[in-house]
Amino acid sequence: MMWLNRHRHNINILLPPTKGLVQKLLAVTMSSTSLKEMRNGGEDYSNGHGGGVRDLYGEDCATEDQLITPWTFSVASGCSLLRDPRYNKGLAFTEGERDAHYLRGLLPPAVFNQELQEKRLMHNLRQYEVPLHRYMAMMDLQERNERLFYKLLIDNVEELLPVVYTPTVGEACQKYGSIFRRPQGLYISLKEKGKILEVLKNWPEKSIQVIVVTDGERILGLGDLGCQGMGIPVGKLSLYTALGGVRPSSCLPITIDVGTNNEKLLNDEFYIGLKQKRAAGQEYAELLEEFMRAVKQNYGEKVLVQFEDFANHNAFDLLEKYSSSHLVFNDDIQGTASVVLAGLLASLKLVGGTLADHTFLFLGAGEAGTGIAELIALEISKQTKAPVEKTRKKIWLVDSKGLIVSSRLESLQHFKKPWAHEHEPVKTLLDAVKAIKPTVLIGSSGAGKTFTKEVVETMASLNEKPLILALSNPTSQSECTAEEAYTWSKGKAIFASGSPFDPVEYEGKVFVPGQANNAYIFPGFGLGLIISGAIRVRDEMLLAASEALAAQVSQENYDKGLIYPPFSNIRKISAHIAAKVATKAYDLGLASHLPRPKDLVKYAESCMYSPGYRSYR
Ligand SMILES: NC(=O)C1=CN([C@@H]2O[C@H](COP(=O)(O)OP(=O)(O)OC[C@H]3O[C@@H](n4cnc5c(N)ncnc54)[C@H](OP(=O)(O)O)[C@@H]3O)[C@@H](O)[C@H]2O)C=CC1
Ligand SMILES: CC(=O)C(=O)O
Ligand SMILES: [Mg+2]
Repeated sequence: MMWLNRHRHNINILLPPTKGLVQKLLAVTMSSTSLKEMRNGGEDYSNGHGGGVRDLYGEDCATEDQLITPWTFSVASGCSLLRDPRYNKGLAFTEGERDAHYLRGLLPPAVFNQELQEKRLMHNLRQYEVPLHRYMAMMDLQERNERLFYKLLIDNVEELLPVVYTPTVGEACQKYGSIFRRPQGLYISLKEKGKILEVLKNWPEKSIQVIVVTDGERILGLGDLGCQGMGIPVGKLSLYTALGGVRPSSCLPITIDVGTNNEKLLNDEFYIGLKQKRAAGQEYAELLEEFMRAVKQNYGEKVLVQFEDFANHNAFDLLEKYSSSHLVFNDDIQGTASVVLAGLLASLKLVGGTLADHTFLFLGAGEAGTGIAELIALEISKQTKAPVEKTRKKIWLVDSKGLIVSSRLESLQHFKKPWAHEHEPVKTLLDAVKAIKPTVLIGSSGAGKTFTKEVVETMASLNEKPLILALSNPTSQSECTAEEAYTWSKGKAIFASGSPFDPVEYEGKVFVPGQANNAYIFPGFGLGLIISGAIRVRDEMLLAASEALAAQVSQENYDKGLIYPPFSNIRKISAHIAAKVATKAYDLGLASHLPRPKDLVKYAESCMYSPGYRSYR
C-alpha cells in the first residue's frame, strides 16, 4: 500500500516499511546520492513531524538494512521549493529540475552552476565595506540557500570566519534586535517554564546531535547581551558544519532568556528579549534543570549540549552538575583550554624545553583562564607524573583585584582557590610580571588594552622568545594588538590572539599572528563525540584534542613563527581531532557506536557534510 498525496506545490508520500520501495524512491528523488553519502551528509526529507530518513550518523539508520521503518517525505516544488533554504538551489536548478518541480517562469532563464553562484556572491560580499553588512548578507544567504552558504564558508574560510564569527558576530549580537529578521534558533524564556519539552518539539528537525546554548550573560568580552546572544549559538553551529562537517539539520541553536541586567537593552524599544532583570538562584536553576531534562528526553543521551558564553557564576556549576548525567561540554572552559594547550605544545618547537620548564601568568581568572590553567597542569602532570597539586604551582593568575595569592583564599570564588599560591600580594599585572617572571603571558580578561607597552617590554626583557596570547574577543577587547606585541617586544614575541589580526611588518620582516580560538577545537571535538556515539566528555579527550591540533602544525607554519595551522586546512584538522577524541571515547568505554571503525580519521572524513548540490531528478 502506498498513499500519494500530490498538491500543486507539495508532494507528500507516505510509504509502508518496504525496503525496496524506499530505495526506489530515493533513487528517483536523489539520483546522484548514494546511500553512503546519505549517511554522511544526507538530509532528512521529512517535515520533521513525520517519520523520515532519520539520524544517519547514529544507530537509527546506520545501515541500508535499517532503512525499513515507515516514513514520509515531502518534496517541495514551485515557490515552496525556492523558499526552502535547505533545498533551494536558486539559479542552479537545471532545465530538467525546473520542469519536474514546477519552477518554470519562477526563475530567470540562465542556469548557473554552484561555482558560478559562489563567484558571484563572493564578488558581491566584497563590495560591502561595513563588516556588519557582510554578516547580514551571509545570514540572508543562510536563510535562502543553505548549501551555497556552507560552500562559501568552507571554500573561503579565512576570509569569512571573521564575518560569521568573531569579531563581527559580536557587533551583530549588540545590534541583534535591529537586524533580527527570522528566527535561526529556539528561544526558551521564563515564559516557557513548564513547557520546555513542547517548545523543543516545535523545532522542525528531530535528529539533533549538537545543541549550542547560551543564556547571553557573557557574550564574548561584551558582557550581558541577554536574548541577543543568539548570534553566538547560531555562529558556533555554522562552524560545526563548515569546520567540523556536522550536518546543519542536526544542529540546534538555543538561547535561554532569563532576563538581562543590561540597562541599555532594558530601555531599548527594539530589544527582542524579556524586559526584566535576570532570574537567579532557584528560579534559574529550575529552568535549566527543566531544559536539561527535556533535551535528554527529546533527543536521547547522545545529544551534545555545548554551553557557550554563560557567566562564570553559572558556567562552572552547570558543567559540574550535568557532566555526570549528560553529554555536556563548556566551550569557554574546556574548548579554550584545549586550543591554548595545543598552541603551547606546538610553541615548544620554537622556544625549546618542555611544558614543565615554563612559567605561566594569566590576566583573567574566569572560565577561560582557570580552564586553561587546569588543562596545562593536567598535561604537565601527565608528562612528568608529578601530582597536579604540584604542577599547578608554576601557573599564576591575576584577576581584577591583583595576583591570586594564599592570603586571598577565603574570599576567592571556588574555581580560583587552587591557584592561590604562597606569595605576597601584588596589585598590578606589571608588578606580577616582574615578580613571577613568566615565560608565557595569557590574556583571558575580556578587558582590552591591558597588555601595556611596559608589560610587553618586560616580557621581552625576561625572555628570548616571550609567548604572548591575547585571547579576549572581539578585537576591541584584545589585551593587545598583534602590532603592539611585535613592535613593543622588538620582534621577539610569539603572538596569537582570540580574534584575527593581519600580518605585521616590523623592521623589514613580516610577522604572521596566529588565532588562538576555540573554533579550532569544538567542531572536530564534537564530531569525534558524534561518530563514536560518546555519552560523556572527559579531560583525557581534551588533552587528546590538543595533541591532535598541535600535531597539525607544519614546519612551514613554524618557519613563519606560527603555533597554529591555517584555518584553510580546518576540515582535515577537524578529522584528526575527531579521530583522537573518538579513540579516547572508545578507550574509556564511553563510545556507544560499535564496532570501532578501523581508520577513524578516514571515517570522520567520510562522515562530513558536503555542501555540493544534489540532483532532484
Ligand atoms: N580565544 C578564545 O577562544 C576564547 C576567548 N574568550 C575570551 O576571554 C574573555 C574572558 O572570558 P571568560 O573567562 O569566560 O570571562 P570571565 O568573566 O569568566 O573571566 C574574566 C576574568 O577576567 C578578570 N578581569 C576582568 N577585567 C580585568 C582587568 N581589567 N584586569 C584584570 N583582570 C580582569 C575577571 O576578574 P574578577 O574575577 O576579579 O572579576 C575574571 O577573573 C572574553 O573576552 C572572551 O571573549 C573566552 C573563551 C574562548
Ligand atoms: C571564542 C569564544 O568562545 C569566546 O570568546 O567566548
Ligand atoms: Mg564563548
